[in-house]
Amino acid sequence: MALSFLKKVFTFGKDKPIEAEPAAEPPVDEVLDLAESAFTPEETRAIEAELEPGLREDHLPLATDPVLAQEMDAGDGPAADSAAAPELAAETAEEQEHALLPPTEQIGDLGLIPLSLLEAEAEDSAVEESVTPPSVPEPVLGLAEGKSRGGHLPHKGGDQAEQASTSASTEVLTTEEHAASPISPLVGEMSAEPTEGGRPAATLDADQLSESAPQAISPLEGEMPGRAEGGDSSASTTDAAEPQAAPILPKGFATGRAAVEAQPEAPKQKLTWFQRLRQGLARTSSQLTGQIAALFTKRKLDDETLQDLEDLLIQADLGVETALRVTDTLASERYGKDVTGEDVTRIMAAEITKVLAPVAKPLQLDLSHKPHVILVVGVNGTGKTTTIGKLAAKLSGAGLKVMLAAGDTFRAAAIEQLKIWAERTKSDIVSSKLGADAAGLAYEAFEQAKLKKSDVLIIDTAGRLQNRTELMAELEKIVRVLGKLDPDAPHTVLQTLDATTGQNALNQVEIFRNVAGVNGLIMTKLDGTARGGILVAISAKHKLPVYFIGVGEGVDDLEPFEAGDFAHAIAGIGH
Ligand SMILES: Nc1nc2c(ncn2[C@@H]2O[C@H](COP(=O)(O)OP(=O)(O)OP(=O)(O)O)[C@@H](O)[C@H]2O)c(=O)[nH]1
Repeated sequence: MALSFLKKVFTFGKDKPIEAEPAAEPPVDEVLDLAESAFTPEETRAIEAELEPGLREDHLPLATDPVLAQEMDAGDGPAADSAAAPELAAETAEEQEHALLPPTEQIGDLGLIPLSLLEAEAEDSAVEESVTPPSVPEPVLGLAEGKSRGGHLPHKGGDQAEQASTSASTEVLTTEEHAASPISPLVGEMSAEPTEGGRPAATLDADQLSESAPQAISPLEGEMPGRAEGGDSSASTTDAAEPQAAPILPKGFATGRAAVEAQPEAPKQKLTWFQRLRQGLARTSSQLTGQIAALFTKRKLDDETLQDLEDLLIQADLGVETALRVTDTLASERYGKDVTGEDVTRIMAAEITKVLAPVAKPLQLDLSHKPHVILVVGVNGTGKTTTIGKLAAKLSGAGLKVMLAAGDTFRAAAIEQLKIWAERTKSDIVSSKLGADAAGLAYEAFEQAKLKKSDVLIIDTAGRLQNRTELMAELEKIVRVLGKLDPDAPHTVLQTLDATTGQNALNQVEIFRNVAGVNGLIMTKLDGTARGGILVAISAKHKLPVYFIGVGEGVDDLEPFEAGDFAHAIAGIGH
């Protein structure tokens, strides 16, 4: 099925084949190498969690700034350090050298914090400004020389942050630049963990570690040994030289390494997407088939059973229209005769297939547009960003040049999430700072995609409830603004629907269709405890194409929508 999609992608626009990129790229930005991301969706969620506003303070760079750290230690500022803090002056050469490293080397995970967040913090910047002396070398963190990166500069202290926020607010990251991007959490490892006193702990290399290991790793002794070498340490060295008595542990403990018995690894069986779909729809199907079986036990088909069946089908969200189709067909075939539950589920699957077949269409790309613009809309959490990542993976995997636009300017995590997807899928990305005008960003992204001759531009939008009039008006504005650059744009307005939502999804489609001109659907989370019946009701009512279904959080968990598969899964019938 993925094949048919790819075939579509490739056959599409045959009269205007995809041209090779001209040698000279438009001067969008500097070009850097792309590194493959190793993020799993779980890691993505972890990053999201990390970026929750409530946790923001954890990332403030105060304790990681070496200069600040020294100030904090000494209490009186850097000038007083050597005199007032002899202990600090007596630190090892490695530590001192480390403390002099530019902050880049030390602020690690700050790379995850967009400037916008830091700007929000800048209101409390009295502290930050007072602790960031001008002599400290600039952090680099993947920024090209002298170039401002709008919303994604890491912390730089008051002035520089200010400057960054007033300069270009939109960031364009080409595929080549992802590797050096400050957002990459891979770069985010702290090279020196701050200690309690705010001073970075020394970083040990492998040799140092092996030297220090016997001393440092002795939790059973309960305390760190003193400095055994150098200086006048006769008292402590005498103690250290004496043989240590073996600790007497309470019952139930033992010393030494626990033997780990090698376990034969059980072969991991990955479910096929259809199995996941079946699993996701299991609640719907087992409830439905159980009730149908109970209804048709040793009963001839009469008006009463037909009415009961109709009620069951409506309760399963299939909608009145489909329920009537099933009961009418059943009545015409078996009225007055014995009917089994299997007869009914078979007819039900056939009728549902008939409703869904006309909407099971491939996502048509008109590549003559350069770019074909896909606007992705939907209620919060329905899977827009994840679906965009999955689509980008398919398209760029097929050789198309994809650009993503982080139009969800409401959530910092959404911007970062999309950047990770861009990196993973080797797509370009246009983003702006938190709270930026989404329509402006969409316009800018469209211009950039034209400049770079992208084949497809996929624009993410903030999730919004369909009853939030002002947010729906913003969506209308995005559509309007895109139309200024191309009257046919956006060429596809894709709505994501969460399969765990019931009847409300019908209303969501109704309103998003009216406001944003939705012309295609993707149902996500069909691997969860889905209530997929609603897609049948939506298809019967709106007849909008359903392009794909989401059957997991992974990059490959997006399958072309197949009417028969879906209908069989709802009816609980295997392949
Ligand atoms: N199980 C499963 N989870 C999914 C699927 N699609 C998305 N998700 C998860 O649903 C959650 C929300 O997905 P997002 O892509 O962030 O949704 P969104 O619509 O962009 O969210 P907002 O930006 O808040 O509107 C994430 O945890 C995703 O991993 C799917 O097909 N199956």
